[in-house]
Amino acid sequence: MPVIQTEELTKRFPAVTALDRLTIDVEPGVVGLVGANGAGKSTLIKILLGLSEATSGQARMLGLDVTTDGPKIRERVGYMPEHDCLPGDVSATEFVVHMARMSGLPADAARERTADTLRHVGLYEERYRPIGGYSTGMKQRVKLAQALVHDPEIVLLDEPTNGLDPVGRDDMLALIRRIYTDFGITVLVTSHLLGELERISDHVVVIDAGRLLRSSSTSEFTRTSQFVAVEVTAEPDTVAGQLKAAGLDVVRDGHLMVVPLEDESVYDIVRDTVAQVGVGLIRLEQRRHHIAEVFGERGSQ
Ligand SMILES: Nc1ncnc2c1ncn2[C@@H]1O[C@H](COP(=O)(O)OP(=O)(O)OP(=O)(O)O)[C@@H](O)[C@H]1O
Repeated sequence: MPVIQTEELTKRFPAVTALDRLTIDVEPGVVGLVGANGAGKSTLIKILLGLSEATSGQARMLGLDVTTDGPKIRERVGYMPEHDCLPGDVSATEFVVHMARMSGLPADAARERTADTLRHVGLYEERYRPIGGYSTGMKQRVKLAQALVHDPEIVLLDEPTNGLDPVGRDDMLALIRRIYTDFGITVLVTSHLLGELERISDHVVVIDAGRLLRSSSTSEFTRTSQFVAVEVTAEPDTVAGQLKAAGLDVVRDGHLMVVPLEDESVYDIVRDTVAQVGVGLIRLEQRRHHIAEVFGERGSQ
């Protein structure tokens, strides 16, 4: 059974549509939710947690409706927010025990689970020091610990590698993978870096401007996702618009346009579109198949 399901989920703010008829099914495992900044990742997480109301459409977690079953969902779900939200003057132990109690654990169980969880995230030695003196990586681990302490069935991790250096990033990614491998807790993890999610996810969901670009298993993704890079002499915006109108999922990457190569007809569509707009074609070439290509992250991983 899918653990997270959305159907035609839409969230409109006055100036922007953050989610646009998003339909996804998430099975147990590590699921990467990828999109550029502003793609709608945090909005989706907030709706799933009942912190924000959808404009239309449906969302369910663990089979429960997010609009009517909020309290039941929150008992069974952990959440690691994106931004720093930790009190600086208490220790990791005090804070995580408090969060465990908030989730309904009795005092003894809360202390026991806190010690176990802080050990798991690698903060055991420093657990009595005030959080204010922690490094960014340590703070991210405290946020992760409070999301896990009540032994949830799913955790939603919003940009957990934000602000970390390459070593800290690798450690955090390994930790996230183990949440599912060691404890069977399903993980929905967001990032704007596709390459890092490719490494740890069983399944990847890509969204762009609130729309679903792709949802498939990571192995399927890396095997089949081939892209064509298109470069034109002028008017790239017009060409991109026309390619989209022709049904292609164009993603802009600086002066390039990257188009999934669904089949050979893509070449014909690009050639005809460029001719119609009346500009020259500098480049039309097939790219390697890393999911990072979707948002042009080459060289950043
Ligand atoms: N409370 C709000 N009021 C108005 N617009 C909002 C609000 N929250 C988000 N948005 C807009 O909705 C869009 C999606 O934002 P969201 O935070 O979900 O993106 P994201 O993929 O999580 O990106 P980031 O990694 O930058 O947080 C953005 O254009 C954002 O400006």
